[in-house]
Amino acid sequence: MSKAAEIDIASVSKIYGKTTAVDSISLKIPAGSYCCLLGPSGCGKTSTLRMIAGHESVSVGDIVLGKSVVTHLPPARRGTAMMFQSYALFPHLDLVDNVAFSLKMAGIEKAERRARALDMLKLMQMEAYATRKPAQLSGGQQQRVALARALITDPEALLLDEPLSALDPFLKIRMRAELKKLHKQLGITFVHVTHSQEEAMALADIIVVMSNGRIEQAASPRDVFERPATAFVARFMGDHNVISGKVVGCPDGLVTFDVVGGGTFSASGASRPVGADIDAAIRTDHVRIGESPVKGLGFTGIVSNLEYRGATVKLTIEGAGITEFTAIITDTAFYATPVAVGDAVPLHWDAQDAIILGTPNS
Ligand SMILES: Nc1ncnc2c1ncn2[C@@H]1O[C@H](COP(=O)(O)OP(=O)(O)OP(=O)(O)O)[C@@H](O)[C@H]1O
Repeated sequence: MSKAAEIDIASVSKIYGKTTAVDSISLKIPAGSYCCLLGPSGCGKTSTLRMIAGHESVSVGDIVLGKSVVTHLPPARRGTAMMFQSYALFPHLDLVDNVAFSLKMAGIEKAERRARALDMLKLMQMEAYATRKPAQLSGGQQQRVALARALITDPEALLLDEPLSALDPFLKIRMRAELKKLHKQLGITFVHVTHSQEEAMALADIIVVMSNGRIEQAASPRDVFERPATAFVARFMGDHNVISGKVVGCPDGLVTFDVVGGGTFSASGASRPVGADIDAAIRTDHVRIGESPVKGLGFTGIVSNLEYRGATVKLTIEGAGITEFTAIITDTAFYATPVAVGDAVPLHWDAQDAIILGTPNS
């Protein structure tokens, strides 16, 4: 198996009655990539996946797989395979018959379909369990069978709806590694729906962050984390402070803005009109404490909470019109000059660590 298809989602919307679940999104998922659709509950990621699979009709727009427009094709004729969140295994069938099911539907004779199902079970290292029923398996084993069942159709793209959500935390991490390995081995396009930013960061070549039926950003995990496009992405990915203000000027390639009732800050980014409302993101782990702040690139605030995390310490600070500013510093830096709740601490950061965020789709 080495065929992989690009998936082109062209101005696609999904409208259920009065709800627009997916709002005119366009996205090209390169052939052979691992793409994670990431976002909070209700953002439209499952609807998007189901439209790619053909389990949900497309209200507006087109889905193109490789060179074929598949918008109106039934799931079995698209060249995609879907693994459902609940695995949806048939309880009364043994593993071979579960895996062979779609071949049976396709009219393939028994000996061939059983042989192919056994090959798939082998690929997933489950051949020793071939005669068991799904209830006689652990969660991780059931997942492997569900994967074998999806892959037996030799798809160009594998679609995974929250594939790890039913597993305990330990198994989740193990199966995450197995999915990554399987993706490499098969070389086909994977599209994986998740609400876990950690899972998406660990697996994806491309993370598509969705909110309210729209795409906020589609980029590599590193780009999404280092250069979040919008305040939503910065907040959702975590580890960023988002501060909001009004632009007062754009000197020297920096945008200077006032936080309402608070300080004046500067951040890197394209110039914006004076008076515009903007958001800026500052990485929590790039904040330093203890040195006097450079104008616009720090402030002195009061520590409102401290959390010891082992290798790092998380400080929550209030000041300059910002109610909850987070600084994550190494335990070494913290214990060199410890501070306590109620202390005033000077914070600062470098200009390149404060970035101006865009509005959605800007
Ligand atoms: N069959 C349906 N009929 C009506 N509304 C629906 C239907 N399916 C989904 N919706 C609505 O569409 C929106 C997007 O749902 P969708 O399941 O795509 O989101 P999601 O991001 O996958 O959420 P979750 O992580 O909770 O599964 C939600 O507001 C949801 O209530």
